[in-house]
Order: sequence, then structure tokens, then C-alpha cells
Amino acid sequence: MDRNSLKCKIGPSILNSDLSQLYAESQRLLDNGADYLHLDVMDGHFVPNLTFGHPVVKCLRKKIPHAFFETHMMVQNPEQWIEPMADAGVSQYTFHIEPVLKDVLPLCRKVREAGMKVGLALKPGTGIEAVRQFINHADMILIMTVEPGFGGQKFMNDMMPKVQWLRHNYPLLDIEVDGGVGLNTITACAEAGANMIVAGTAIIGACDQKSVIASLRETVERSIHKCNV
Ligand SMILES: O=C(CO)[C@H](O)[C@H](O)COP(=O)(O)O
Ligand SMILES: [Fe+2]
Repeated sequence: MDRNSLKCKIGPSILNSDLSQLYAESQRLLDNGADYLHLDVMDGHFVPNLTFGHPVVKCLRKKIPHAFFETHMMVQNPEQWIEPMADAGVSQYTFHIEPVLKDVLPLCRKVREAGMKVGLALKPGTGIEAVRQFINHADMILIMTVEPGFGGQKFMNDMMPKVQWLRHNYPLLDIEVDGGVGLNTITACAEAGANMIVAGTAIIGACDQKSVIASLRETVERSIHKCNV
């Protein structure tokens, strides 16, 4: 299997950081080796929690003009926020397919027309068959490894078969895992085939962010390399 063009990317989630210092926290993560920022947007409907929306993302973009911003849209109506998030300077718009199953394709098109990359996210209870027909229309698939809504939850190892299935059938697809990912769970993610790694608590709470990010990267790169030999 030729996975030469598959890249490991580490995207810290700022969900559990000191949000009063959003810019400083985000810049520190980038300075410590993050490849992108994973921004968790929650609307209090799709998940029982509320975070921030496009006005905050727009302010952050003004301070950080060049980094790749992924918004993880845990919202009931993803269509509503496509234009505002594009205007805020979002690079990739990752939305959950569950509330919009009949409209996934037109939404993918709208996200792309708005100038953003397309990510499709699956809750733990959503089987891979629900996303199969849309994979070729997306840039990335996000397999949630916790129930979306809160940081600091326990990693669900039983999500790994979904990642394995995706990697087996789509050797070059960007596959992201999110939820409870850290030094103790990264090997499972890497061996299953994930190459885009979201980690919140494990990075934000670390004394040495740089070494945690480097270590997550090393594990994933080792797995990618193993498949190339
Ligand atoms: O989408 C999320 C929660 O819904 C967060 O991205 C995720 O939980 C990251 O935090 P942690 O690594 O602490 O689990
Ligand atoms: Fe997330």
C-alpha cells in the first residue's frame, strides 16, 4: 500500500484551555508544533453544551492569519453557519452528518463553494455505512472517540474498527480521531490508520506541550511508515 502522500497532522482542541486567553493559548500550541487548530463549536442543541461561534473565530483569525483552522461544528443546523464561518476565515468546515442525513451532498457542495475544505463527522453511535456514499465528496472523515459535547472524556477503543475500515478502503483519505486521545491511546489510533489527531486535555494540560505533540506525531508517523515498507 503506497501511503507516501499521507501526512500526520496534530490538531489540538482548545476546548479545555483558558478561553479568556484564546489567542495566547492558540499561538502557544502552534509554536509548540501543532499543525492546525481544532475549534469546537457547540450550539446547545446538537450537544448539551455551548462554546463559541463565528465572531470569536473571526477575531482569532485576525490575530493568527496563516494557521489552518478546522471548526468542528457540533450544531443542529450546519447550513446556517457555512457563510459566517467562511467569512471568519475558517479553512475546513467539519460538520456532523446525523442531523442532515438527507442533505449531506448539497452541504458538501456549499462548504466547498464557500471556499472551505469539507469534513464529515460521525458520532460514536453512527455506523460507517451512513457516510460511505459521501466519502468521495469529503476531504476528511472524523470518527468521534467520545460522545461529542465535552472535553476530558474516556477514549472509546471500540471506535477503532471504523477507522480501520476507512483506512483499508481509502488508503490516502485524511481520517481524524477526536476525543480522549493522548499518549495512552495514540497507538490504537495510529495502528487503526488515523492520520489527523485531535487532542485536547492531553496537550492543554501537559507541562511540556512540545514533547506531547512530538510524541503523538512520532507514533502516527511510525505507523504510516510501517505501511510503506
Ligand atoms: O469535540 C470534542 C468534544 O466534543 C473535543 O474536540 C474533544 O473532546 C477534545 O478534547 P479531549 O481530548 O479532552 O477529549
Ligand atoms: Fe472536536
